[in-house]
Amino acid sequence: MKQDVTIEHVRAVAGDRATLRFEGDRAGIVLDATGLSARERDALEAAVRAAASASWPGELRVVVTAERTQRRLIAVASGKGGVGKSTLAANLAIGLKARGRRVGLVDADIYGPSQPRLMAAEDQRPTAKDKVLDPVPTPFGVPMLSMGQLVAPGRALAWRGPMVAGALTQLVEADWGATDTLVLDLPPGTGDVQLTMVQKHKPAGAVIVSTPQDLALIDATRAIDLFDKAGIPIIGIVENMAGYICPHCGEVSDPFGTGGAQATAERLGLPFLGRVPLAIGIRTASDAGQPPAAGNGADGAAFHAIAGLVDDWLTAH
Ligand SMILES: Nc1ncnc2c1ncn2[C@@H]1O[C@H](COP(=O)(O)OP(=O)(O)OP(=O)(O)O)[C@@H](O)[C@H]1O
Repeated sequence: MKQDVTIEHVRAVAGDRATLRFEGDRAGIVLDATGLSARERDALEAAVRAAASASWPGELRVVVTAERTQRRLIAVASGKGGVGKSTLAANLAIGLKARGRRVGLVDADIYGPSQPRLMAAEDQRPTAKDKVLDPVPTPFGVPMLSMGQLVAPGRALAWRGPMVAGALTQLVEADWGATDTLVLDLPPGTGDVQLTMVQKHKPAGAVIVSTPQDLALIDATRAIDLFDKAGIPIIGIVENMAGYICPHCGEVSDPFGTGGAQATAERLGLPFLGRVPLAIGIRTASDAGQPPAAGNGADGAAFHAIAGLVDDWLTAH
């Protein structure tokens, strides 16, 4: 009799996720928490305990299990700094989320972690449970973790080698819950940190961002080399700051040239993912924590087109 009431109470809060077994005065409940975030899992367990103990006077055991989510990393990299890698990573994450993927964002850029500002999460600090970090939510449905949230401003530069690698691992191996796609904003360049990251965490693929100038493209080629050596496929190359759209007259000019990244992609036999124009709107929106891909404006279109191609690549691989 008591058993029926307990089953009913537990089912009311946990539905099919709960399996109940009774033996004498002992009740055992197995909860399937597959696909839930850490917070949701804890809330469910607490609700089930409360529901069961209200009607079950005997011993109560609750075990929570979960299937491991298959999670893939996409590295966003550039040969040099300031080419718009972080901007692309943030908007790519939002674009993939809009296509139905469960996306998280890791800001591994130790030299200039900018994702908290781009993703409007500057006031958020991650908490940790058993030394495992809990990503912070953002207004765009993309949870994130940033090196910028782990260290005091200005101190990141003093970090070196193994310390950095350890901190980055903490970000990647945080409690990402149901996240199936993790966009990784790598530091610019091709040093040890990048190499360790790539070797240790084996991204499924890499997106390379470059501006159209020759020098940036030479550096981008080095970044491509780094992934090639580690056996990581290149999803494609993005040309950023290509063509300046005058906010007054709409005329398009090319301060940095145009087409260089596409030509480089063709030369290397790699896919070209698209061109993002140099537009003041992209910079002001990014600085204000409003990534263009999260709005309906024209500035978001180029990012969504790129996200579409990356989404197709993920489906095909
Ligand atoms: N297409 C664009 N149009 C206008 N401004 C842009 C564009 N892309 C990026 N920016 C601006 O350029 C600056 C550098 O961009 P971002 O921080 O994304 O580059 P990064 O390659 O990640 O640099 P870092 O090496 O410092 O991490 C930012 O102020 C950003 O808003």
